[in-house]
Amino acid sequence: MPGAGDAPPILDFSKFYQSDPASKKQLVEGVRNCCLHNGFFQITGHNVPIELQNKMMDWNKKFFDLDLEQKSKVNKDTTNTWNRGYELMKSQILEEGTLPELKEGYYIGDEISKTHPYFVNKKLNSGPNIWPSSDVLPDVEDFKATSLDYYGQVVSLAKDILKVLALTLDLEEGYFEEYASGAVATMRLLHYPSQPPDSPAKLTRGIGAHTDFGCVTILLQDKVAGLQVYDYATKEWLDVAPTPGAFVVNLGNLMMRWSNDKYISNLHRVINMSGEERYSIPVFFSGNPDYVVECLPNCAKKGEKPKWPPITVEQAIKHGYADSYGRAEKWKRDDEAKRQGGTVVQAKEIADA
Ligand SMILES: O=C(O)CCC(=O)C(=O)O
Ligand SMILES: [Fe+2]
Repeated sequence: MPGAGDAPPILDFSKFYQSDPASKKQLVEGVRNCCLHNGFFQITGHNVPIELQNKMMDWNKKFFDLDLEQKSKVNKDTTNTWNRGYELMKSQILEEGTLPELKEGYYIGDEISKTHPYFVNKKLNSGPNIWPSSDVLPDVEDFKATSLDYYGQVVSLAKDILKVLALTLDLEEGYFEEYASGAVATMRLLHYPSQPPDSPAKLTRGIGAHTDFGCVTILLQDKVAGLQVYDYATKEWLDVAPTPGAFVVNLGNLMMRWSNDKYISNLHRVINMSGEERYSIPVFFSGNPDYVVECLPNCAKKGEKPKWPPITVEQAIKHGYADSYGRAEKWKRDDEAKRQGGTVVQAKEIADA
């Protein structure tokens, strides 16, 4: 059982697929403890083949190896409004007061056509993917096929994890089925360059301390470490060591709210001081955008009013996005204003101040 100061444990998810009730119960207990403790665990024994994980990670590297000019042709901010495509380095500040983040991204989701009701009604992150053209990436068909296969398999794993989460709350295994049908999920390929040795340590982040906005996140890490989870009991940052074949699973704000804050959506961050390039692939499972989330059974004490009013999945998640991008935009505007005024404040000066 995880305790104060313990890094997220590795749980064997194959127990969910086996018929032995005792080992399934053991898995459910392990997951419940993690949800109550810091909302993070790793899983092995899932059904996503390691070959597919590796192939997806190879594509992640190949995509970011393209020139900036080539990647900019699929820039999410200039090609669409539904959050697909390339995100420039330094586009986000998730931790207030730190510098724009040393990471670049590429967003992929379900291939939603322009006639689909989700696109027509401008639902959360819903529309066609934005793929590079074949003159930029000659093997783009394989990139597409691998990404969509990987995405589909991880989304299906998310639905199995939801079944286990239902059991951790003493609910029917199928409790989350309605919420999970027609679900929106977004996958993001991420590349974190190693931070320069002279960068201000207190202010430099690959991704600043944040909690995820959705219900559950399933993350694949490459071999380079850098992900850390906050431990409230010891006030320490714990490393989540990359484990071959394992997925890191964490709960997001939506699940915390839904469980009346019984389960934890925990702070985490990435700092890459390894001297090597780091790559990762989170898949954020948001759920059906129209589903109304209100306090789950067994989560409020008898006679006690739930802490949060009902909210749709879409409303809950959109709030979170607006904040983080707003901060990076403001930082850039302020920085530009300082330059115009002739005083360029170096990051190091800020750190030393
Ligand atoms: O890259 C990682 O390991 C973590 C990424 C993450 O926390 C996020 O994208 O929300
Ligand atoms: Fe995150």
